[in-house]
Amino acid sequence: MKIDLKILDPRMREQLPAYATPGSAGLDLRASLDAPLTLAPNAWQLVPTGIAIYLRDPGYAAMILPRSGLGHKHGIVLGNLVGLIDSDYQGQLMVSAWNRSPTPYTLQPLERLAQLVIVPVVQAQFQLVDEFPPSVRGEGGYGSTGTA
Ligand SMILES: O=c1ccn([C@H]2C[C@H](O)[C@@H](COP(=O)(O)OP(=O)(O)OP(=O)(O)O)O2)c(=O)[nH]1
Ligand SMILES: [Mg+2]
Repeated sequence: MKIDLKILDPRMREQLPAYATPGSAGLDLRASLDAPLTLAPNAWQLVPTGIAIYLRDPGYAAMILPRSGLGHKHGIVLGNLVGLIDSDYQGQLMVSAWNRSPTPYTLQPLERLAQLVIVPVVQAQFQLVDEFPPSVRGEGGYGSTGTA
């Protein structure tokens, strides 16, 4: 699948998001920073990525997710937990970098700080009803199927 991509930070021309392995689901996004950025414990900052994408087709969206190494080892996750990129968004991809750890972390310029996953989307219409046909689950949830 081809997606329109605009380069906003010329350094990204050599560092386009790419799948690291043939089976990768995520494209790493880099920090478009001019200088290192230190995130104090529990601080968060909107970090530009230097690129914009235009998915165009409402049958797709993109999600920004944390990288497991940064998230698990250094506590760098996302201030919005998950970023959802609409198919009609044309602005710069931004990453809300949140240091949820008790230790400061310094993001380096061009460091890969999050990943982008392109996903299919279904846009639903609602059909108003008074009753649902019965299902096995019904209204059960919140552990209703037990723990064993
Ligand atoms: O981590 C993110 C999340 C969102 N966006 C961009 C793309 C997305 O299409 C747009 C709007 O995001 P969202 O709908 O989640 O934010 P909102 O607070 O509902 O803003 P809006 O009223 O503009 O929809 O912001 C990012 O660049 N990074
Ligand atoms: Mg919105």
